[in-house]
Amino acid sequence: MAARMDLDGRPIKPMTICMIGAGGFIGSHLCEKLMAETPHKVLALDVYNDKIKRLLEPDSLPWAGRIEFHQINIKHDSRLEGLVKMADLTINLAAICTPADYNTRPLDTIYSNFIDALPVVKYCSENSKRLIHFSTCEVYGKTIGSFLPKDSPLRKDPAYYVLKEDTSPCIFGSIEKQRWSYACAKQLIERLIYAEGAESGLDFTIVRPFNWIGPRMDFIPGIDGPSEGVPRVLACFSNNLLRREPLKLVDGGQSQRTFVYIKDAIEAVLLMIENPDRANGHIFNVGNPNNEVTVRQLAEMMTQVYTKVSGEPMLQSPSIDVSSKEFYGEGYDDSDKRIPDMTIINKQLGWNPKTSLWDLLESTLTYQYRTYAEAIKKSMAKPTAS
Ligand SMILES: NC(=O)c1ccc[n+]([C@@H]2O[C@H](COP(=O)([O-])OP(=O)(O)OC[C@H]3O[C@@H](n4cnc5c(N)ncnc54)[C@H](O)[C@@H]3O)[C@@H](O)[C@H]2O)c1
Ligand SMILES: O=c1ccn([C@@H]2O[C@H](COP(=O)(O)OP(=O)(O)O[C@H]3OC[C@](O)(CO)[C@H]3O)[C@@H](O)[C@H]2O)c(=O)[nH]1
Repeated sequence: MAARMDLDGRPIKPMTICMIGAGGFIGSHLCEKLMAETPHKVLALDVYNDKIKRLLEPDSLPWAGRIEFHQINIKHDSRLEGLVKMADLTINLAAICTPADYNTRPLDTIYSNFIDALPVVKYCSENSKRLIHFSTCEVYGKTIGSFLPKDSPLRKDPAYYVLKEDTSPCIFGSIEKQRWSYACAKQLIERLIYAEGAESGLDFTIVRPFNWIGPRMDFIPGIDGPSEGVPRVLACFSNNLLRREPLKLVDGGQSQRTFVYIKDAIEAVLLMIENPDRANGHIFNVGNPNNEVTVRQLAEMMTQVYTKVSGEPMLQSPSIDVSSKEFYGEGYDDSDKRIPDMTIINKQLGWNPKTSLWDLLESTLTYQYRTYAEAIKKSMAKPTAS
């Protein structure tokens, strides 16, 4: 493998990375990238490893010996500190991060996103180890614009909705709107990490992902996850399409999101890993401001793309409206609009996303169809117990 250079033309030394939550959606893509394109070693920590099994099994693969899986629940495992100490860099991805859990399991959500992350920050700080911590775009909450009258011309002014790391406020709903338990826990851990940087000299980078999507995201209920489970929107809509049932639009599908392809976003993370001088001390939005749609438009687009990749005809009524109370239960609330400002990541790392929403949906739904269509057909053909 040719020597890798950083953005300032210096050779990059191979490093050991302690990746917590390596078995999840983002972790699996990051492990894959690090194995295929870099000489770095990964200590992969997670409770599960199904999504990275392919990287772990065959001893003959070029990266054999560079990835080591440790089955660890960071809530209670004394091996954590030793693994952080063994590494040059810790990346913490571990979290409960599916909205269906925020209002129904608020305690687990707060513990997972704040309490369980505390020892990781402490071990990095005490041992002078670099930390890349995964936060979320949800820390911005709602836009300032959403509080303006519906017909206000100011709603069209980017100053009222584009989300900037260093100036935008964090606007959450009231306490009984438990949806915000996740965002609030993420915000507090961001503040703690920032304070460790300011008071104890911790070298940190905080990542705020804006709806990264692609293959291996979450699970398909009843196939590789619980039948009653509610994953994030990509997997919900994929599940509906695969089962030939209407896509459920929560509260009319009016909320807006910007979606970025996981492979583009992973490029940004690799730049952070390999350019510590440019990434340390920064909070980065990582998203694609050009891929904005309402959830209703996303449903329409996914339906069209799925029809193309599966060859199956479209349903007569491809979507239905459901209330958020019916779908998520009491205490749900929503972010109205999420457009990332890209100034900081552009300036520090020169990163820009490349993939259009149509293209990323085409490759993702091709993967979903190839991976799940047969299993779904079989499960639907099975007689149900009466
Ligand atoms: N995917 C996105 O678009 C997105 C958006 C915003 C924020 N994030 C953040 O990025 C991170 C990763 O997200 P993801 O989409 O890969 O989610 P994911 O659920 O696929 O991955 C999280 C992984 O962490 C593991 N984990 C959770 N608790 C653990 C514990 N106590 N001990 C060990 N492992 C544990 C899970 O088993 C899972 O494999 C999360 O912190 C999430 O809040 C992701
Ligand atoms: O079947 C469905 C499922 C969801 N919706 C609506 O889609 C919007 C997006 O939902 P989702 O991707 O599940 O989650 P959010 O974008 O709201 O939150 C995530 O953003 C980042 C992260 O931190 C981690 O991924 C997480 O909190 C939303 O409006 C749903 O109501 C639907 O209509 N139908």
